[in-house]
Amino acid sequence: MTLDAKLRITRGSFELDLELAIAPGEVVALLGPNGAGKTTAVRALAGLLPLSRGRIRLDDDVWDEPPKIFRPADKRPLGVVFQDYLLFSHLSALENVAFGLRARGTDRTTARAEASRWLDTMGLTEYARQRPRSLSGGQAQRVALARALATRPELLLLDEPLAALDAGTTLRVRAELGQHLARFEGRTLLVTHDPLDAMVLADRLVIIENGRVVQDGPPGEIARRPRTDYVAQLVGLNLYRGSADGTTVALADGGSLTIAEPALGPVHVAFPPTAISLYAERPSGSPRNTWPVTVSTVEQHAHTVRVRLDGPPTLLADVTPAAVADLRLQPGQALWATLKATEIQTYPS
Ligand SMILES: Nc1ncnc2c1ncn2[C@@H]1O[C@H](COP(=O)(O)OP(=O)(O)OP(=O)(O)O)[C@@H](O)[C@H]1O
Repeated sequence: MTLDAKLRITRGSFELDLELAIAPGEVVALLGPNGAGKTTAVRALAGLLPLSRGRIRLDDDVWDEPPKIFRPADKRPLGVVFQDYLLFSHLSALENVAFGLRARGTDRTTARAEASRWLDTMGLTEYARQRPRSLSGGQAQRVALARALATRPELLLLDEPLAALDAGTTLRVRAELGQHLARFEGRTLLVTHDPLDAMVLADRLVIIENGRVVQDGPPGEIARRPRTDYVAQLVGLNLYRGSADGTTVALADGGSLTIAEPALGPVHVAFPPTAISLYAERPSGSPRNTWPVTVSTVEQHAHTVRVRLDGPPTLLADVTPAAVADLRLQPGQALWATLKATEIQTYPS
């Protein structure tokens, strides 16, 4: 049963016109610049904002179809995690998770037992009696996720679920969230500003600008062929899977990189296109990541030039127009790329 949504909403001069289909087990990331309509879309799916036109349905179960049908939030099989988690401050972690089940009619004993099981799954057994105030950001995030998943929702809405965490915690919580989403059999819509969250967690990206879809597809495909400047900036991230052994990461698609902090086992490594320097000759005394590349394409963006380079590893580099002129960049040209180990983000996958 695929969630099938045609979201048409008019708010003043803004119009959202978004079609979304999410299959069971699929994680779709909704991305867009400020004001693109992400919050409007989430609120419509959540039953907090009625559609102006269109419809939301799960198979023949219709949630919203103006003017006749509108099912309020608490009557939809939903789990929701918002950026600030919205945990009840006067309830313990256990009571917070049990609350969603109680609200859907589960008796008290069963709700508490189920809640306790979910807290175990999230590695929060010892925090069950604590109030949200005494939990860390990462723990509160897991309680919110447990509360959302405990009701076995058909649709899980995650609105900027990692935005409130500090950088160090985000890496770990993102990896954990990925594991929970991989096990979740319902449909997930993840709203995020962070391209890394989207690329790592989602099976498919839907990118909206001004209330309209500008691109839709698997992360790798969108990264290879961004169609707007916004999308190019968004997915302009060099991201690889690999296996770490100390400070060396062997990349799944060939090549290897030296990282600053030792790691072990499966990892993702990422760095921005601005971290790459390009040279005509092999530089001496340069950073430890130096490898030969061949220019594939050269694209002009607003203030920089994006160069696609074949490796291994293949990569994107953003260089200044001056560098393009100095190097006389053109497709087919052989160059050397360098990258400082400290510019590479590494996290477990
Ligand atoms: N209550 C409202 N009345 C009229 N217009 C609104 C209302 N709420 C939002 N809008 C407009 O709808 C548009 C989309 O807003 P929305 O909050 O959905 O965007 P967003 O993609 O979530 O942005 P952000 O990333 O900044 O949260 C904006 O142009 C906004 O000004």
